[in-house]
Amino acid sequence: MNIYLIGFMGTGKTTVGMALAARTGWTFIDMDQEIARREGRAIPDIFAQSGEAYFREMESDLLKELTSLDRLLVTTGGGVVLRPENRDLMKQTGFIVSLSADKESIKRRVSNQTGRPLLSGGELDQKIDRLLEERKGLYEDADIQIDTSARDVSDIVDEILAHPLFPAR
Ligand SMILES: Nc1ncnc2c1ncn2[C@@H]1O[C@H](COP(=O)(O)OP(=O)(O)O)[C@@H](O)[C@H]1O
Ligand SMILES: O=C(O)C1=C[C@@H](OP(=O)(O)O)[C@@H](O)[C@H](O)C1
Ligand SMILES: [Mg+2]
Repeated sequence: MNIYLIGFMGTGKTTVGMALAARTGWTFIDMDQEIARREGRAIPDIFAQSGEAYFREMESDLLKELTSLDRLLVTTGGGVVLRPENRDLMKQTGFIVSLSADKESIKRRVSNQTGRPLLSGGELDQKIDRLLEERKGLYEDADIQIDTSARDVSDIVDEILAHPLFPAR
């Protein structure tokens, strides 16, 4: 059994997941960090040099690998839910926490960071709108759903830990 954090870019998956791993003692794996490590290049370079399709293959392959392990706290990339087989795999092998945030929070958070190729260059507002529309409904199939807008990370972690079915307490 693993724990998977899903959600759109900037909803706080990586940040909340790290804190949650520290509280539970489960092994933290951020899928983007793991893919970048294995590839020896950053996510934007993978997208620019090899394309999104290549990244999606890496992502699905890694997820498959992780599903055969146990007690992992996995933070996914926002696009992992695009493939139905990825959604099925997570559902079959873990407890799913879905994070969301309002658009202003997402914008503010992603503006403070680089490294998200799907949001780089051009009008940020339109890019977020288009992706949110494309992915509508894909983050809803989860054991817990939390809106992280205007909330402290420690607060969010406490709420997850307090869930009656949370597997790592
Ligand atoms: N609850 C929160 N409140 C304020 N800022 C946050 C919160 N969660 C994450 N952040 C910030 O937002 C940015 C994106 O967070 P990150 O964890 O990388 O999101 P994701 O992995 O979902 O894309 C980071 O700069 C992080 O520090
Ligand atoms: O939503 C997406 O398609 C992506 C989200 C990113 O992860 P975060 O959600 O952690 O930013 C990363 O996997 C890649 O840039 C693609
Ligand atoms: Mg992340």
